[in-house]
Amino acid sequence: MASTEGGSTERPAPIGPVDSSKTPRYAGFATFARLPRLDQLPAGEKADVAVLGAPFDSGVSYRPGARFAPAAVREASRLLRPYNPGLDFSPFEAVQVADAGDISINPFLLDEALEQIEAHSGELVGAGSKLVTIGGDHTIALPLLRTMARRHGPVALLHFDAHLDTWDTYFGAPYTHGTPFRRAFEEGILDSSAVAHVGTRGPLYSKQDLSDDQRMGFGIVTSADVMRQGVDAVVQALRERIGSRPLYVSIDIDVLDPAHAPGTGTPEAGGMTSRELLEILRGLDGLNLVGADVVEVAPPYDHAEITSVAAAHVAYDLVTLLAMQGR
Ligand SMILES: N=C(N)NCCCC(=O)O
Ligand SMILES: [Zn+2]
Ligand SMILES: [Zn+2]
Repeated sequence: MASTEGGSTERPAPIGPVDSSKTPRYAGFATFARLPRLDQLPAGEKADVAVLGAPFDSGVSYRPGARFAPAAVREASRLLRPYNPGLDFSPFEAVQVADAGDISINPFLLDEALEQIEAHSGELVGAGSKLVTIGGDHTIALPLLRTMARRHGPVALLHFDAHLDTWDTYFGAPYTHGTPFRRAFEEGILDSSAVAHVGTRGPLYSKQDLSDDQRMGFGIVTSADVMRQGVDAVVQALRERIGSRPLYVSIDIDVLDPAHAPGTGTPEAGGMTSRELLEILRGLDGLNLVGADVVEVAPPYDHAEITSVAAAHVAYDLVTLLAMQGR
């Protein structure tokens, strides 16, 4: 319950991460940013922002491995510090951020997997948490968007990805990591006046992929546009498109160049740098962000934790943006 002036419902101060000046950051169990687990909060206390794992990769068309991402991103998040200078904010002091653990997801029955993700995310959102979900392959964005729409109505979407992910089916299957946003469009859970891809590039099946995508309302800022126009111009264009609508941000780590994110399932050359991605995200400060995901990290293909570290930093900025909205 929110604290009321002079009332007796004052919430306790947020529990922050393990203090790395007292317990070395390589010691102990890995939670995201060394934050408390949700079940370690005082009874009845909610997480204002929860980091949730969705280990699942049964929807991939190429390299598997994203099922290992939540664990790998938690490990790679040990070095995150509590003050975020890029946004001039200390998220873990301002609100209660917690690690909500992993959803138990059926790796064999896809329909059940989608239901489990929708149910679990719905429960947390119903309890008042804003979610940053670590996938998992991109299939997981569909049940997460369903949860968002149940709470907020159709949401605006910024989709950072090398790929459109508005394809129709693979091998006749409608629910895959290349199709979540077409399904979301068909289900009416996106606000089609405010949806955009950022960072797309690479070969398509045919030119019709682009016309289909446009018909669903998507705007496109390609990876080359980011390079030519620069981060500030891109941020301004995105902000104008989104306005004050409830906004969901879905980040496929393959939006980064394979040099910045080698550990992913469907890598495409010519991508953004992690610096560009982080700066664009920071430019979304003040928008009505309601939730986010970071997907498609495939640790078996990673080297020196390059991809997991990038994903941890991306998740940290998303957590900060949500925390800046207050308790
Ligand atoms: N969502 C990701 N990462 N990739 C989709 C690629 C689908 C394809 O194989 O054409
Ligand atoms: Zn992708
Ligand atoms: Zn994707």
